[in-house]
Amino acid sequence: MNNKSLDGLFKKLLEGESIFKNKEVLRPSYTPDSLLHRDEQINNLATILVSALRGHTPSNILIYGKTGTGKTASTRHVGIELERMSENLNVSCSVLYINCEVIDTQYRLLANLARHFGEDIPMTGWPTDQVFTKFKEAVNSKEQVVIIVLDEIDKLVKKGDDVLYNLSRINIELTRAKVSMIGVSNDLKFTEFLDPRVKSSLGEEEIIFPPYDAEQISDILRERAEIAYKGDVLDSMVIPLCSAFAAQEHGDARRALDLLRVAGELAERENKPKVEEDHVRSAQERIEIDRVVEVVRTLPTQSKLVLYSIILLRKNGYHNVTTGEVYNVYRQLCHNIDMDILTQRRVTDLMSELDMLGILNAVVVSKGRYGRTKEISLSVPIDSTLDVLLDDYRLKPLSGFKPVITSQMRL
Ligand SMILES: Nc1ncnc2c1ncn2[C@@H]1O[C@H](COP(=O)(O)OP(=O)(O)OP(=O)(O)O)[C@@H](O)[C@H]1O
Repeated sequence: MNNKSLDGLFKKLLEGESIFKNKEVLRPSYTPDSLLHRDEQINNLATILVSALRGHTPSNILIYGKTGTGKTASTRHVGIELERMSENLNVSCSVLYINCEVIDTQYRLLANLARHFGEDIPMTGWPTDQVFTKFKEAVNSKEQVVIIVLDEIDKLVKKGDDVLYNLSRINIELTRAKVSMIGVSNDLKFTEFLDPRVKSSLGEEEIIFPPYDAEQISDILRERAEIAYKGDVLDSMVIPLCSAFAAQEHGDARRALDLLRVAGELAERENKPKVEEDHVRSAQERIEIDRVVEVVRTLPTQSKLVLYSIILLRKNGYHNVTTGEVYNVYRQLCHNIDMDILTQRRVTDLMSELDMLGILNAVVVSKGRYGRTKEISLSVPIDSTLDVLLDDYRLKPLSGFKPVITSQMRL
């Protein structure tokens, strides 16, 4: 392309008027000013944390709820208000927010906390105890209340709970400062892996964030659409449909906001002046494909082989397949690329995991006197899943593989 033809490139794209007023407010990074339908949870949090403003140690709190139920947004909101109020009252109180998915080791967590109080800690190399001591000294250098929010705390616990044990006992050794913790998680069962002492200390108070229903999601979307879109560009069915889809998906506000944004982007790409119902349906499909692609890409190779076996069966006309049929094809695949062949039992476990991830659907069916078996069907779009699987260099040689399918007894 020469310069001349490039001249008009952006001009043409800019000519179409945007239907968005401010698209950024639909992104997950945006923190809304008000949080609808979360008064009870926000009040509970505030009631516990108010002790900090009196110079006392607030109880530790565990916050549970499925993804997209406003846990992070509400906790941040209360944290900001608490800090603002403490400034007004001249009380030293700070809320430190840590995302344990990013900061996922004990060392990095402690180093991060210590650095917040001005300590110079190297990225690696010190014994963890030494970093903890530095943090303790730094916090205790003045009278203050420090609240540590550990978002996605389950990710940290997977690597051991020593740090939580130490933090939960830290107040015994502090003379001037007071520390409390808020753990946030969407995994309701993660405390099962905790040392009982940590479990009871961390869970002094528990706050549950229930899923939103379709009505509540509609309210959230309407408020956000007001600032995100220009007036009158949303067809009347757009918000109800986004809410219905998101409510099916366990009441996830993040998914609803994504749908509302992607639907608008699709309308804009088609140069349409309005977002229609169809754009929401296409957005739903696209988001689902993106999710699947992400999940499939990160599967272990053996699971990918199991999934590829099911897809090959499907391509050969088998829609509901049995574990035995899958195992048969799986063995041929492993043999072909020289991979270890797992036992049928193990392969069945891998299929249960794929079921939990929403990639396939397994139902137990009775085969009369032949006992029971699982019937497996795919819950994901075949072509995009296949592309991701064959993107893996270990599976690439299996592209176009023709399995020998032995017809088993089918009722
Ligand atoms: N009550 C609400 N009012 C307005 N926006 C909300 C509300 N609840 C959630 N949101 C929005 O939905 C998105 C997801 O919320 P948030 O990150 O707080 O969920 P979460 O429960 O922490 O999810 P996860 O467990 O996946 O981290 C954010 O963009 C947030 O702004």
